Amino acid sequence: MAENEERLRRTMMFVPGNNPAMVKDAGIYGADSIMFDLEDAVSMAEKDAARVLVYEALKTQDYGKAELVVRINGLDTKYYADDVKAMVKAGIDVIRLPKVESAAMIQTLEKDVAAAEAEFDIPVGTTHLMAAIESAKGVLNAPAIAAASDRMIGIALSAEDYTTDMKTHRYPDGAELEFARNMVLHAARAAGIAAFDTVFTNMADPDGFYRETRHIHQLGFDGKSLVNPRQIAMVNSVYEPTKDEVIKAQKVIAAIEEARIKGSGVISMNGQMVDRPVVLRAQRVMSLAKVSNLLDEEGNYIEK
Ligand SMILES: CC(=O)SCCNC(=O)CCNC(=O)[C@H](O)C(C)(C)COP(=O)(O)OP(=O)(O)OC[C@H]1O[C@@H](n2cnc3c(N)ncnc32)[C@H](O)[C@@H]1OP(=O)(O)O
Ligand SMILES: O=C([O-])CC(=O)C(=O)O
Ligand SMILES: [Mg+2]
Repeated sequence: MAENEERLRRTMMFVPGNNPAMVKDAGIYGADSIMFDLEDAVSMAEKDAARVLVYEALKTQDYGKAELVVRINGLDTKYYADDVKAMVKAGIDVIRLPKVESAAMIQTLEKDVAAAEAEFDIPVGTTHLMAAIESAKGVLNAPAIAAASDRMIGIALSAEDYTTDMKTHRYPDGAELEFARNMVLHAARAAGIAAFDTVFTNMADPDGFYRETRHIHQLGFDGKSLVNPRQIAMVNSVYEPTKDEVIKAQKVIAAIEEARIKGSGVISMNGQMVDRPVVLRAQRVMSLAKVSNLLDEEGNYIEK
């Protein structure tokens, strides 16, 4: 990945940290981010064994280009401190803290992560953080949470716990999540970090999953937390740009390059003004086209 290229995170797949087969094979499905879970997918009796299993996997398995994330146990649990130490020591890319309700919780995590990095001779600042927003309080404090640390790479809505906190449940049209989705998204964008939509847990309803993914893509989310490898291809298909979008993006980038050579920031293309926001959108389309394998080595669109 080029230095200034944004990391795309369309799919962040939960992998139960107590399941040796799933932990071992997690890299074969092509998720952008693999998220080992030490929290709610793991029973109390298996917490320590799961931590050891994930630690060993991080030290020995090759997960290719995937970003490696771990959802640790919450700040108020007796597992939290051991989780932080073990995951930092293993060299995890990102720690996802569940049930975050305030910026102070992220600052506590940041302090503990920095102490662990110092203890294990890992350069301070290496480990990135993210927060799961799972309650009314978390949603209302999302802007402060998103901006709580330079280590933050994203915030995620966690709708199973959130709808429970709100005394509702999940409906097919998702109306109960609109406020939270918009808060999380705006908080993330204002802080310049990624926004992740929640899991969709009904494997028997692929149409519902597709509808929800199209909706959150339209809102502007970077991607979704997933529970099953079968969900990856569907999310990728929603995020894949169309041929027309790719061709237009290529024209925009070529036009602005020509304008730059002539010393101008704005140019007209087929009567439409092309300026910085249009160029930024075009660059994102090209990043998505590349990761969707739509371009050949010269950057031309590959006809399917
Ligand atoms: C509210 C929350 O906190 S959600 C987050 C916590 N929950 C989780 O982490 C759950 C993760 N997901 C799962 O455990 C499972 O996908 C379930 C229970 C939802 C469905 O299980 P199944 O119906 O058995 O899945 P499915 O038949 O699609 O599995 C196909 C293959 O993918 C593997 N697989 C399924 N889910 C995952 C996963 N999340 N990570 C890695 N591998 C997986 C299976 O092991 C199976 O592999 P195999 O073909 O080599 O045997
Ligand atoms: O982060 C998620 O989407 C899963 C989760 O914990 C929740 O929904 O409560
Ligand atoms: Mg939860």
